[in-house]
Amino acid sequence: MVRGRVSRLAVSDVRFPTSLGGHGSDAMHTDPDYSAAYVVIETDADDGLKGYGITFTLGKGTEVVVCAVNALAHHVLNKDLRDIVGDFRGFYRQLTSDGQLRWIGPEKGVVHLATAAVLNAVWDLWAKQEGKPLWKLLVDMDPRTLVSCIDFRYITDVLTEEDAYEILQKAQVGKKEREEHMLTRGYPAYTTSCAWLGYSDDTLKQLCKEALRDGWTRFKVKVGADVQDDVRRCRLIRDMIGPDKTLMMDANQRWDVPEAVEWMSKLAEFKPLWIEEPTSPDDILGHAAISKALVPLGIGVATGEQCHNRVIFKQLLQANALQFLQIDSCRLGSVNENLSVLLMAKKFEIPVCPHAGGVGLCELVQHLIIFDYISVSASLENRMCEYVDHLHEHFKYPVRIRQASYMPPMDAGYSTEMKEESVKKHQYPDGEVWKKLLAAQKN
Ligand SMILES: C[C@H](O)[C@@H](O)CC(=O)C(=O)O
Ligand SMILES: [Mg+2]
Repeated sequence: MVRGRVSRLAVSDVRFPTSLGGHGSDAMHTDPDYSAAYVVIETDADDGLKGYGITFTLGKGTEVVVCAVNALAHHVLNKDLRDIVGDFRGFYRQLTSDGQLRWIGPEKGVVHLATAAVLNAVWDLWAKQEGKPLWKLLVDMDPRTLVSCIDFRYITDVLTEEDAYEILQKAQVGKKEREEHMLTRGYPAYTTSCAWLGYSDDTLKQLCKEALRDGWTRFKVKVGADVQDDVRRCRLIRDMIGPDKTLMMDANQRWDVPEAVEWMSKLAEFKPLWIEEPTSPDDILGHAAISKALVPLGIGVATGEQCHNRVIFKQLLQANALQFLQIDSCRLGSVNENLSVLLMAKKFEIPVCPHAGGVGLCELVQHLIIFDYISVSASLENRMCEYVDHLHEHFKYPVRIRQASYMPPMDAGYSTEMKEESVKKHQYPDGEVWKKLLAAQKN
């Protein structure tokens, strides 16, 4: 039973100095410090449960998101949790329609990242109060309640509430078997950990060797800064993994449209399944043009980790601009908006292959994709979820990978809670880790 009035909301700026090792580096983000605006909400209920929410950021951006969370806090404070989840669509709309804050969005950028952090905390608390992992809360929810969490504004030309309900109703068939499948086999994953752009060839080789030994069969390599370098690195990785394993490439928005097509024709010999974020995430028609041009080369286009909201996804789908759709648990407005995108992808029969990695993104998005398989898509064809092997040790309920698959989390909540000690040490700028690093920089 949902209970309690929200009595406190706290937000911290938590950063990990990943840039020191080149972890997470790509053609556009050469020095990422994986970070999170970390939200904790408490209620006056006497169960002692708290909701934890994050949104993923890269170092400096975190302080701006923290400000935006504080600006949104009054929408949550003193609210009864029953009223929030009892009209979740209304609450989502209240947060995203704040008459003053929406001017610096709407439903995009910093203010939307902050919305995600707050709502992720609410979903975590709801799942905890129900005593279920979030994926199971969603799987067990009746379709009418599920659709009542979604704001359909701006997408009814593609997906109405009735369409969504029908999709969910249809997928009731075989749900039990699919849940069993997840519990025994898990959700297939791919790894991005071997080939960040800042890694040397030796590191790349060593990490590839270890990943193959651990049973990974799908790999992603960063490209886009220098074509000769890309050819060398892609050859190296293809030689290591052999012709039959799956390879994806990620340019992180580096190219213009014609440049993307030309560049990818030079990398086609390495047989990538997809090129991810070839150009600006806002360029829907550009993605469509690249998709069309790459069909003869057998390369798909993947995008989504920087798609602002459901409207951009709607148009990407309408324009045949992507072959793989990458939801992100923190970029979109939490579970609520992700549900609408999963349902639109189902309607267009486009496979969802979520963006993960970062700090905590694997922990969160596994819930959404496991739910998607059981209750929406009912398919594993051409589908896999990203995995990155960083920073899991800071989470109270870290992901469990077995045979290159995500095993469903079993603890109640959204797996968002970080270890208290980790948060304390990595707070910026006063945590122990940053005090030392900043002092060293001064000397
Ligand atoms: C800056 C991030 O590490 C980014 O490179 C992640 C990404 O594109 C991915 O995981 O995909
Ligand atoms: Mg990417």
